[in-house]
Amino acid sequence: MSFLELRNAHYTYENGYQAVKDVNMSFDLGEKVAIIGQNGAGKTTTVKLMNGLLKATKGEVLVDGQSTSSQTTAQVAKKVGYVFQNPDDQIFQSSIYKEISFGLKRLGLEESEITQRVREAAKLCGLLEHLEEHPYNLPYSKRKFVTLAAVIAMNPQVIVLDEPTAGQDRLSIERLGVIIDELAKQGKLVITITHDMEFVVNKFERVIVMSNKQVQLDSHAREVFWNEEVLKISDLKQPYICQLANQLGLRDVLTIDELLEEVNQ
Ligand SMILES: Nc1ncnc2c1ncn2[C@@H]1O[C@H](COP(=O)(O)OP(=O)(O)OP(=O)(O)O)[C@@H](O)[C@H]1O
Repeated sequence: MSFLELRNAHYTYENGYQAVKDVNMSFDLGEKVAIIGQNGAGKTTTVKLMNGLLKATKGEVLVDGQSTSSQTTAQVAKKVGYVFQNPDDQIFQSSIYKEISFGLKRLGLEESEITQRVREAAKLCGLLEHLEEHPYNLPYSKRKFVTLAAVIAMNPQVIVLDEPTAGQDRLSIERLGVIIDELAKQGKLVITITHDMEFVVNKFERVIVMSNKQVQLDSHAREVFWNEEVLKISDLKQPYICQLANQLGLRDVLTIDELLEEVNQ
């Protein structure tokens, strides 16, 4: 059985707007998965169903075999950590140490364990030398790493990232890639919503395309980025390398190495 499953999940907001319709997805621990799609496709609503912030209005969401509907948001969030798109929706403490340690203190952990977990998460996220600073002394891009570190320190089995590359420079995006790889290596399931097709093609093999409240395709990045029909329906563009290959009359290319190999043949 998969660790995380959405079974015919629907979600209708209180104002009557249906944002997610009959979504089926299943994920195993250790996977890295990207969810892509235009604004309003239902991506954020879907991941909020995963971590119990929202409960399916029809269908079922199962985490570790248990339906989220029979659990509190706090219980689900222990297993599925969610890093908000905007760090300022999450940050509320006066130092980075306090921000990362907040959830750990609420778990009632020993001070030594809290310090160790904070330092490990801060190290992975490049924040070790900033622990005593006020989060708002750091630029937006670094504040995004503060919220990521706070979730990592809680050690959930699943980490969901909502638009992690938005507002990040190239080096930060590289760091993000390293962090995602490390988390997956540790056996965590990492699910990322993103509009950044270059990031997807560089970092994720499994890609889920959502449009119009539903899943259009759940497949390997190669199948997704060379499926003209799905890209058209979902109003998505190919990554640059695929666009270049297309212009050269080539197909199914996903990396620069593959492109060079094709060109040199
Ligand atoms: N609290 C809410 N009440 C009513 N409608 C909402 C609410 N939150 C989101 N929606 C609507 O649900 C639809 C899907 O939103 P959602 O945020 O899930 O899409 P998304 O694919 O994540 O888009 P984006 O990339 O813009 O975040 C949108 O049309 C949005 O306006």
